[in-house]
Parts: sequence; C-alpha cells; structure tokens
Amino acid sequence: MQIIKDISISKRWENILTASIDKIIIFLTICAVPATLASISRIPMSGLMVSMFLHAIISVALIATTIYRKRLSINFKMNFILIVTSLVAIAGVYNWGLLGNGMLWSILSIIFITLFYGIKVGIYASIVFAIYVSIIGYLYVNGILETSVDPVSYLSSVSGWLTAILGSLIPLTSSVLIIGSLYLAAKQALLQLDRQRVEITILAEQDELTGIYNSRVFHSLLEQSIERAKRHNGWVYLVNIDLDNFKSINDNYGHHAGDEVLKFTAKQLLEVTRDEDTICRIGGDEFLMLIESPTKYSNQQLDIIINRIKSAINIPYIYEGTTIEISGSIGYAEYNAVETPNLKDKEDILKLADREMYKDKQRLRAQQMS
Ligand SMILES: Nc1nc2c(ncn2[C@@H]2O[C@H](COP(=O)(O)OP(=O)(O)OP(=O)(O)O)[C@@H](O)[C@H]2O)c(=O)[nH]1
Repeated sequence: MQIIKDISISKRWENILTASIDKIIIFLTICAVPATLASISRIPMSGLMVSMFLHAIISVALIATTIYRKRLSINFKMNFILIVTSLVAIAGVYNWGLLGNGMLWSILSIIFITLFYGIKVGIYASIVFAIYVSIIGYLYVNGILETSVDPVSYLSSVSGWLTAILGSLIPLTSSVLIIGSLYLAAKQALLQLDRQRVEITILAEQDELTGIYNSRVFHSLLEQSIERAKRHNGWVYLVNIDLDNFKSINDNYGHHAGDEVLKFTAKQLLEVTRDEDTICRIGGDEFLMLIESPTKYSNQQLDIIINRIKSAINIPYIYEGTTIEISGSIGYAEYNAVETPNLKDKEDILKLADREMYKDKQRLRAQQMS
C-alpha cells in the first residue's frame, strides 16, 4: 500500500545518512591527498613528524574506504569518519596548539558524534574536548609543550598557509555538506509528511465512490453547525436527497451503471452546492446537504433551493448509449436553537429531514399510481 510504503521515513533517513556519509568520505579523500602532500612538504622545515605518518595512513585508509564504500556497512563508515576527524583534531591541537586547525576539526568531529550518537553523547564529547584543550593549553603556556616549528617562520611559509587553507577548508566544507544535507532531508521529510497528512485526511473524509464528503465527516460538520447556530442564534438547514427507484437502475443496467449514476448525481449536486454549504453521500443512494444561514429562510427561498437541487438531479444520464432517467425525493429540516425546541440534537434533525424526504417519496409514488 502506497501510504505504508511512504511512511517508512526511518528507512529514507538511513538512505539519506548513507548518501551523505559517502559524499563526506569521497570529499575527505579528495582533500586528504593534497593535505598529506602539503604536510610532507614541511619536512625540510620541521623534520619528519609523527603527524605526517598519521596524515599518510589516514589518506591510504580514506582511499581504501572510498573504493570499497558500497561494500562497507553504514556503521563502519560512520565510525571511520569519527575516528579520522577525532584523530586529526587530537593530533592537530597537540602538535600545533592555537596555530593549527585542530579546533575546527574538533568541532567537525563533535558534529559527527552528535549526528551519529545523539545530543547527550555530543555534549559529553564537547566536555571531554574542552578538558583536553585546557590540558594542552596548560602544557603550552607552561612551556612543557611547544610547536616543532618556529611559529614566525611557519606563518610566513607557503606550506604553512597551504596546510592552514586545506586544513580549515575540509572541516568547513564537511560541515556545510552535513548541515546542508540534513536541512534538505528534513525539508523533504516535512513536505512528505504534509502530503501524507492531506492524503490521510482526504481518505478519511471522502466517499470512495463519488469523491464527496462521507457521512463520518458530515456528522461532525453538522454538530459544529448546530453549535454555531446556538451561539449566534443562526439557522441550520439539513436537506435529505434520496434517489427514486435506484435499485431498478442497478437491476436493469447493472451495478456499474448504478455506480456511474451515483457519481453523476454527486457531481450534479456539487454544482448546486455553494462553497459555504456542504454535500455528502451518507450511503447507498442517499445524500445530505448542509446549509447554514444567519437568518431564517422564507418558504419562497427554500422552494428555490429545493427546486434547484431537484433540477440538478432530474437530468437523464447516458450510460453506454442508453438513457437512464434519474429522479430524487427531497425533504428538509430547519433548526434554530430557540424557534425549533422540538429538535434537541443532530439525530432529531436528521430524523426530521429523513421523514420529510419519505413524505416527498410517497407523494411521488401516489402521483405515479394515479
Ligand atoms: N451501484 C451501487 N448501488 C448501491 C450502492 N450502495 C447501495 N446500492 C444499492 O442501492 C439500492 C438502494 O435501494 P433502496 O434503498 O431500496 O432505494 P430505491 O431503490 O431508490 O428505492 P426508494 O428509495 O424507495 O425509491 C440497493 O439496491 C443497494 O444495493 C453503490 O455504491 N453502488
């Protein structure tokens, strides 16, 4: 069933996450290779450093993960990204203190941790990171740790700036990729939910055959109209419309012809229903129209309404070349909280409209007999 298929948003979310993670892995791999080269190019300035090995190992691991990404599980890829970004963050802060991009990488890894493991774990990770940076800061301030290159010469070297540019570009762009994909995914999910809400509402309120309101929604609309009429001393008119000898249409032309006649009648009734009024099919060949008015309609106004409905129904329907005559009986009930004290609730109004419709039907039968 379409709706059940669409509702599996968690599956869609997993697909979005997988696609985003793959994009991030590819992006990290593309950036890791030149970043490693830039790192190695600093050998003449800083000598061979542990971080250079780390860069090289990460690059190789990233290339391998990119190649085999379709075969790897989402959990593996998530944790791999976490380990890579956290390692770069930890090593960056340790090796370069405030000079490097360790802080930016830490933010990136905390974003990933939050995304993959939730806000609580994200907060713990932030606290751990703050403690780590404080310890490293303490060690640098007290001269226990120092950068392996002279900060002044590093700041004026091409390789230093290249590392800084690439090193900051990666976490920044990755953050944009993540936040952008999540934003798009959330927007799509909300739009989809909205569409489903509309579809579900339509399905719940619609008569399957004719597409107009079904009796369930009509009953609640009638209740609301009665409440409004009570508050504002207004009037509610309930018109009951029942097709005559509809069974014989089914019997003579088949059930499908009967269905087509019901659809045609609903369409005709819709055309004479004002936007502020409501028409519904309560079942079989019976329709109800709900009309609200702030003032009482005169008999003449009511005649006009009833005649308009009658002439909308009494139009023959051509079914597969055969003309099917249609007619309907109509009865109505009028309700005002003060002036119709015998009508206590919606059931009374419905019964009265039904009785009136039946009287009309009997009049018609009597006419046909005579
Ligand atoms: N084609 C079709 N027939 C339906 C549907 N729902 C109910 N019916 C048929 O509509 C017929 C209604 O019959 P009755 O209630 O006797 O109404 P009628 O034949 O119009 O008789 P009167 O109301 O006394 O004029 C029944 O035969 C139902 O089987 C539907 O969705 N499609």
